Order: sequence, then structure tokens, then C-alpha cells
Amino acid sequence: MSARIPVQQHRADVAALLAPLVASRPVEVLPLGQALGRVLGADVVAPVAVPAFRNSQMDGFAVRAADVAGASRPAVPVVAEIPAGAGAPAPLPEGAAARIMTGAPVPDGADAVVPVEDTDVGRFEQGARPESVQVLRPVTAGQFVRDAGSDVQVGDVVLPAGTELGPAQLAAVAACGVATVPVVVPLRVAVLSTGAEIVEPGQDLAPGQVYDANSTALVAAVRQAGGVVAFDARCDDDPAALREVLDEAAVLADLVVTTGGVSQGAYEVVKDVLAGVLDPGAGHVEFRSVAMQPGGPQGFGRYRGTPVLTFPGNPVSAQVSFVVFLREIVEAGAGHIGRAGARRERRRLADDVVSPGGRRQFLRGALGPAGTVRAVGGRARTSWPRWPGPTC
Ligand SMILES: Nc1nc2c(c(=O)[nH]1)N[C@H]1C(S)=C(S)[C@@H](COP(=O)(O)OP(=O)(O)OC[C@H]3O[C@@H](n4cnc5c(N)ncnc54)[C@H](O)[C@@H]3O)O[C@H]1N2
Ligand code: MOO
Repeated sequence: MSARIPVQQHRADVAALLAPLVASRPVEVLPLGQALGRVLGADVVAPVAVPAFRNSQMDGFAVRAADVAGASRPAVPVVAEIPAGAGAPAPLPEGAAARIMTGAPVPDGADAVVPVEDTDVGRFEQGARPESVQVLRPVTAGQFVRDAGSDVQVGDVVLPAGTELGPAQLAAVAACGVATVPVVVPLRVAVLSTGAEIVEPGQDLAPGQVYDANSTALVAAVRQAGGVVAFDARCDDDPAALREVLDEAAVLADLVVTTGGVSQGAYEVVKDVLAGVLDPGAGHVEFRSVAMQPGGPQGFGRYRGTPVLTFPGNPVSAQVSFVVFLREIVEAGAGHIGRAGARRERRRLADDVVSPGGRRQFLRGALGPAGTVRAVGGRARTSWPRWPGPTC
């Protein structure tokens, strides 16, 4: 068997294969309701100011600060009522107050709002406008008045390209009256799980069969990384069937990921079909052994022009392969950059860990107290860990 390829080398080769997919992503325009979790492909610029008009930050009285600022703070007549949603109010005469609600337009002439609890009125009764009001605390010009454009001015960049859209970001866009956003189109990934023995969960299990965990794992992993699963299928070890599925996947997806059928067995049909052994010209996938455990047997190349990665069938190996070789690329394809850095953290090992010689070992861990991490998964590092399971 040829020498094992270092993990970094295989990562670089996969990155080079997929670089054209990530280099310049198309952008699509989506309604805000469909854009959660997506990444802006262009700046969002405000077409209006926010707030659009000068308005009150409190339920209270709009006044001229100078009228009520004196030591005696004389009572002033309440000459108008300004609820939120009302049109432009009449200017406030000198020496008067207007009862005003939070969010209502502050009339010209007024330069401050006094909260109702800072006046002799104390609190508002439904519908009953007091005839006069006396301010009980010092008033400064500008207090509790939100100026037009104080949050956002026309032409401001509300959110720059590259921003991930969560609830707060979508709200900021909506507040500017913008109904759609330009977002990066994610990578479309096809997930193919191969093996004569694999069965869809929910079906009966015959002797020698195993439930397919890889489809579920990789479909979820692709979506979590921001990608779109354009196609997913399960297929046995029949070359014709596999080719048929690959033909469809290669058309529908930017990238095909397979699991299983890549080690040294007698029925490694994935290897035969994808390496072009069975159909020269269709597949150009190079199979190699990477110096890692789990996830050693790897393949990368193209099938009918579409990039293909082949992950080993063991479920833990397939998941580790995704994390090590593909997760960041799917994230980048969706515009998410910098997530990888945010995930990395240094912890102290709680127990000794012995790694096999010449291979990088990837262990699952459980975060423990006092900043420690403990390897979980037992001696067979690729088996399913019992609960409590890994947290990292
Ligand atoms: N002689 C050698 N044998 C093996 C080697 C080797 O170097 N020399 N490598 C071992 C390593 S490491 C791995 S990993 C596996 C990879 O094998 P394949 O990619 O060919 O995968 P399969 O043989 O199809 O399956 C391996 C294992 O995982 C189970 N499996 C497969 N698909 C699924 C699925 N979708 N859901 C759940 N479980 C699945 C399958 O039943 C096998 O138990 O090869 C070693 N052998
Ligand atoms: O490398 Mo295999 O992927 O150990 O389990």
C-alpha cells in the first residue's frame, strides 16, 4: 500500500478541487421571511431614515423645556392630544403642553417630553386628557425625543455584505422598509450512502443489515453548515444502479459526497465506478489513505465533471471526514466565514490519551468541569458512544 497522505495535504487537495465553487458565489434575492440564517451577498442600504420623523420615547407631555424649566415650574395648559399613528400634529404654542404617547410625532415647537410619572398627573386614565399639567422634575431640552434619522440616515449601510441574518439583523432591515435581501446562494450537495447492507431507518432489519446513519448525519451536517442538500440517495453495490444515481446527482448538485465502499474489500464498487475503471471517462477520482484515524480511506476527484468526495462508510469516520475536510468549505460556500475560528477552544485533557503512531487521531470529547475535556467513545474510537455522549 502506498504511503499515507498527511491530513493537511488532503485538506489542501480537497480545498483546491472545490475552490472554484467557493471563489465567487451567486447571489439571489429573497423575502425577509425566507432569509433567516443566510448571509448577505451585498450591502443593504437604507432607503429611508429611521425614525422617519421626530417622535416621543415616552408616554407623557410634549413641552418647550424653557416653559417649564423655572424654579417654580408653573402648570401649563394641555392643548392637544397626540396618539401614535396620528398624522403630523399642529405646532405647539408657547407656554403649553400636548399629551403625547410613545412613538407619536413630537409637534414643532416642542423640544422635550416629560414622562407622565414626572408630572402631577401621575398616570394616564383612558381617554381623559387633563386640562393642565405641572412638571415635578427638572427638564432638559431634547429629553425623550428621538430625532428623525437618529438610528439610520437615508443611504446608510444598515448591514454590510457578509452579515449572517438572524432575528435582530432581519428586524433592522425590516425597520428600514426593505422587504427583500440579496443573499449568497449556498452550495448544493448530493449525499449518497452506499452499501449492500444499509437499510432506511423505520424498515425491518434483515440478518446482516445495518440501519443507514450516514445519510441522516451528512444531510444534517450539510444543512448545519449552511449548504443545501440537492439530492440524497441510498444505493447498493450494483455498478449500474450506482452510476444511475451518480448521473442524477452530478447534474443536480455542485458537489457529490459518497459514503462507504472505499476500503480494501472485494466489493468496493464506489471505487471502481468513480475511478473510471468501469466507465473510463466518467470518473476521475483518486483514492488514497490519509494519515488519520478515523477517516483514513478517502477519495477526491470528479464524476462527469462534478466534484466528488468519497468518505469511508463507518458512521463516525464519515462524520469526522465531513468536519475535517468539508465543513468549512460548505460554510464558505454559503458566505459564513470565521465560524471555524469561533468553534476552536483550548481545554486541558482530563485523562491521558495515546495516539496511534504515524496518524492523527480525532477523538470525540466531553467538556468537563474546570475547563477540562475528556475523550469519550471507548477503546473502539469509531463506535457509538453511550450516553452521556460527546459534546465536542
Ligand atoms: N483490509 C482493510 N480493511 C479495512 C481498511 C483497510 O485499510 N484495510 N480500512 C478500514 C477503515 S479505517 C474503514 S473506515 C473502513 C471503510 O470502509 P468503506 O468505506 O469501504 O465502508 P464500508 O465497508 O461500506 O463500511 C464500513 C462500516 O460502516 C458500516 N456502514 C457503511 N455505511 C453505513 C451507513 N450508511 N450507515 C451505517 N453504517 C454504515 C458498514 O456496515 C461497515 O460496518 O474500512 C475498514 N476496512
Ligand atoms: O479510518 Mo477508519 O475511518 O478508522 O474508521
